[in-house]
Amino acid sequence: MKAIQLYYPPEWAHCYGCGYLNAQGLRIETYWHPERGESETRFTPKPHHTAIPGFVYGGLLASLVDCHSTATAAAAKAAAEGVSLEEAPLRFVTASLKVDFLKPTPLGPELRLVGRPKEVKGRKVVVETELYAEETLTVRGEAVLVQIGEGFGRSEDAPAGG
Ligand SMILES: CCCCCCCCCCCCCC(=O)SCCNC(=O)CCNC(=O)[C@H](O)C(C)(C)COP(=O)(O)OP(=O)(O)OC[C@H]1O[C@@H](n2cnc3c(N)ncnc32)[C@H](O)[C@@H]1OP(=O)(O)O
Repeated sequence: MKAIQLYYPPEWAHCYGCGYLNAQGLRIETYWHPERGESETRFTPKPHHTAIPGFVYGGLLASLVDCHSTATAAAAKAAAEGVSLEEAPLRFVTASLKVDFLKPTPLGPELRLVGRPKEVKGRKVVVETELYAEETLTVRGEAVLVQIGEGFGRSEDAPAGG
């Protein structure tokens, strides 16, 4: 299976969290499981991602939820429209990001994020995420992602092709 981010065209692959062309970035990879209607990202923080010794920095956890949600939105929208990411790469940016830190996240184990699209409507997708350290749920996130066009940040921001 190919990670959702690997479908991003090179000009959209510089994101600090998920761009495969950002050598100093996190380069997370998210996989879509159509049979479950869920996405999954796995990431092992490094020692310098410390908040308090032994625990992961919350800003990193928010970044993981952010980029995991962006990719989940692209896959969920493609699934809803019955298109493949290969034929129709869909660009989503984060409009809103809410992160609840339920418990301290231990530094060391691989983290697992599970994403579920809660709403797919027009250009908007709402994604709920749960982040687990081993079997413990430590973070819950909800993000609103909005589909953009190729001219994001310039004058044109409507999605290409409607
Ligand atoms: C697969 C290939 C992919 C290729 C590349 C992938 C790129 C990967 C990059 C990785 C990136 C990684 C992640 C990053 O770091 S992304 C970087 C951080 N994010 C940004 O810089 C985004 C800045 N914001 C904007 O540009 C605009 O505000 C956007 C484009 C987001 C919306 O402005 P626009 O004028 O276009 O929107 P609209 O008014 O028509 O609203 C549309 C819908 O959205 C709803 N809404 C809007 N805002 C909010 C809000 N705050 N809360 C809740 N809902 C909100 C709104 O109610 C409406 O819904 P509905 O009323 O119809 O139900």
